[in-house]
Amino acid sequence: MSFGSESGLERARKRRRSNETIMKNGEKEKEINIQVVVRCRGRIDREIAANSPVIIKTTPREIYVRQPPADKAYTFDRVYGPDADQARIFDHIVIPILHEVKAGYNCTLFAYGQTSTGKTYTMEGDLNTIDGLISKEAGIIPRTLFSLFRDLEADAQDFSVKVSYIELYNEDLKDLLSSVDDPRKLKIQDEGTKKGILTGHEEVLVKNANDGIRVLKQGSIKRHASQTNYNKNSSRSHSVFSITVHIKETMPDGEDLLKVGKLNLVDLAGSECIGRSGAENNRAKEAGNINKSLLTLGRCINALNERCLHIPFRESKLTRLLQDSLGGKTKTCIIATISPAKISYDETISTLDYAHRAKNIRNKPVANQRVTKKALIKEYISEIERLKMDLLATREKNGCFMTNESYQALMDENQSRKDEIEELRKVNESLMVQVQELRKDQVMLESLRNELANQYTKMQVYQAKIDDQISSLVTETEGHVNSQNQAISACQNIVKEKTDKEVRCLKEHKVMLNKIIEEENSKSIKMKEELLTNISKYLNNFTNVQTASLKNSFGKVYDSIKENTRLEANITALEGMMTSNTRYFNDLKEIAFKTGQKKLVDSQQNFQLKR
Ligand SMILES: Nc1ncnc2c1ncn2[C@@H]1O[C@H](COP(=O)(O)OP(=O)(O)OP(=O)(O)O)[C@@H](O)[C@H]1O
Repeated sequence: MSFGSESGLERARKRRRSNETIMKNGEKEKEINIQVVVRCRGRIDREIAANSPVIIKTTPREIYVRQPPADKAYTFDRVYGPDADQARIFDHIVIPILHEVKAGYNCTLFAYGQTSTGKTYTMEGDLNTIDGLISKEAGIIPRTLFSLFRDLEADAQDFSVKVSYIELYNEDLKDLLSSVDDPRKLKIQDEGTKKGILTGHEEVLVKNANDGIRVLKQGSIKRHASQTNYNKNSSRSHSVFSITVHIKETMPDGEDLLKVGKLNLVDLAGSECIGRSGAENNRAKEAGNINKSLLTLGRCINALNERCLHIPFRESKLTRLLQDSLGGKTKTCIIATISPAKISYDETISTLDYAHRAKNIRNKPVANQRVTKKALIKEYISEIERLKMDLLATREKNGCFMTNESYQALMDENQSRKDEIEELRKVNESLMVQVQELRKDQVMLESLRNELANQYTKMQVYQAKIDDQISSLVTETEGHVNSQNQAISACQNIVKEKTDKEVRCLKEHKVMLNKIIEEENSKSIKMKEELLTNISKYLNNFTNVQTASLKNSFGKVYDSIKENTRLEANITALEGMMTSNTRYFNDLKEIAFKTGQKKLVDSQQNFQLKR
């Protein structure tokens, strides 16, 4: 979180100075639209298990809901997808609002959406701190408390912070049971047991962020306990955590100035009970689960949107409490939370339509008046003066007289009481109708009770019959079991006898088999010996015959070798003869050659001489 070099207080002072200028110039207070942002979380386990696909696509300012054949598109001041973590939401949305609160404005931040879309996650998130530090999952409230104290301790001379936590649930019942209009007048009660009563803490002074978180935790725990005890539908209650900041500034003339800013952080009930137009739908009606305050909030938004003269703020405790945040002097931001899954399509469209309508509401934020000590004293003095005048008038006229101013105030109060009586009368009427319906229900219940008693008696008779049948069945079954046991033991004896006999036979067989094996062994040894003798005889004969035949063959070979030797000698002699013949032949050839040469020379000489 970064505040830059300029301190928050300086910025606030500047803003105040510019505001004052506007007022001095006599310009009209500036109207601004309610800021509406949308936060779409990722799919949760239940949606993944249901195989429900993602149908939401976001850009920084647009949101598209897939709906074939064409997507539905919405534009908001800002859109956050599943990747936007708690720190980003706080930095973008809340820090600018905190500057306004410190500058003395009243601001309100609503979380609106279907159950389980992340309203409480966004507003509260993880409330645990580790070593005095908030967790990554901490939501807007703990982050606001820490940021506020850090800034005030750094910037402000003197300050005080008060917080309150109130809860509204089951608006219809609450209106009947509670006659208290101002939540600050309420006693702190055990919310877990008091059905439908507006509950909560009066304003408490807190010294640090952890004190503030403690107040929220107490309320939050009770809220969950009461929801579990009273109504399983966790989305039925609204919670409002308010932080009021008093900052004292000393002016250059030494005058002390008190600046007051307030921030309401509202976690609304689940919006699934509300129809698209803010009118109650059939499902909600059937379930008897109409959350009047949310319906009224929807109607107020519609009426403000259409610039109606009458806005039904007074029709529910929530809208009465937040009247100033809608079309009043407060700066307001709505965070609409949605699921990305297809199964939530209807509720998502309903939430986006609702949020889109809220975008058109215009507020005229005005900073709370800074009060000086002098002004406070002056105010008290004039009040005392007025009271003195009333007293004097009363004494002098010896009756009940008062100033015009007091008379007017009394008349206003009287009118307001009359309005309230009228409201109570209407409530009373609807109560009477409900009482009559309850009586009818009671008569029906009585006849049902009698019917049940008859059925119970019949059941008892039937039960006795069944008991008899069961006991005779048990006896019969026992008889069967005994006879079966006897049969089993007889079978066991027979089996034992047969087994013994079989064992005996097997033993005898074993002895016999051993004897046969011995006999067969000795026979085979004898046969083996005879076979060996025969084989050796045969081998001897074979050896003798082979030896004789070999001798014969060797003789023949020897003879042929001898013959060969003789032939070789003859061949050698022949070779000698051939050699001498060859030599003789060569000599003859040479003589012939020489004789031929001489004849050729002579003939050549003869030829030349003739020429
Ligand atoms: N932006 C987010 N990121 C991660 N988890 C989220 C986010 N938003 C919601 N969740 C988870 O979704 C679940 C439902 O959220 P949560 O209880 O805040 O819904 P809700 O709108 O306050 O419901 P209800 O109306 O019943 O009180 C919780 O488990 C919460 O942790």
